Amino acid sequence: MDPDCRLYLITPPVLPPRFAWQLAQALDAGDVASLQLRLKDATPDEVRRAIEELMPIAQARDVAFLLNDDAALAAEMGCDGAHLGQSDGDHVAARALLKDRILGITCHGSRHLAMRAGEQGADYVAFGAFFPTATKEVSEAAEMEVLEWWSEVFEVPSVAIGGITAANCAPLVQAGANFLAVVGAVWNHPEGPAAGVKAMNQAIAAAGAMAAED
Ligand SMILES: Cc1ncc(COP(=O)(O)OP(=O)(O)O)c(N)n1
Ligand SMILES: Cc1ncsc1CCOP(=O)(O)O
Ligand SMILES: [Mg+2]
Repeated sequence: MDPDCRLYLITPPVLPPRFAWQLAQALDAGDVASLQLRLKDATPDEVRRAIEELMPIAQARDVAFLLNDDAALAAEMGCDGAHLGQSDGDHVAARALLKDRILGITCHGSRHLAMRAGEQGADYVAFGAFFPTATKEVSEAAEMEVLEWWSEVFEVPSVAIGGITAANCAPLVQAGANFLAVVGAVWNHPEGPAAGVKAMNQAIAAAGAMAAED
């Protein structure tokens, strides 16, 4: 169990009007370690404009700003790092390009992919999907055991992703996830994104406290 497990926020797939304002509200509501810009259907120009608008909001609050899928653009635009999947280019080249910036790599539920990512210099390995999600069509699932095994054997932090909510996150925290990555739990929270961040923060803290008592 990581007593300091933290929230890793990912943007909605399509940014709604006034998203910058919503983002500031969400980040001001509690503890968020990092923000990933994930716009799968946007043009390169739209992604650049989103980076210019949103990155200062995150960085002003000490929230690391990561770009999904594109290490070269992340480095060019001065992002804090990039998140790459298994089909998002050469991870070794991305490591070199990003230098001291953060590189995160999707490892699905695979111990093999995670060990390879670690050898390639990933700053974190991402496991998932742990639960059904409406945000993305996923074909790969992960089991809690991979988090336990990873945290017992390796120092590189792990991120858990996929359908995570305040109601179901406790086993992930207790299994050793260092970060919980969420989209819907924050942006689709019935009382708004700020309430979503607070609910996730409370659930993570409660799970950590329960584990500490055991
Ligand atoms: C923190 C985090 N983990 C996993 C993913 C998924 O990345 P990928 O497999 O490349 O899929 P897309 O996000 O590109 O659809 C992620 N983005 N972030
Ligand atoms: C990008 C991604 N990769 C695996 S699941 C997922 C979506 C996570 O979104 P949510 O937190 O809404 O399930
Ligand atoms: Mg990707």
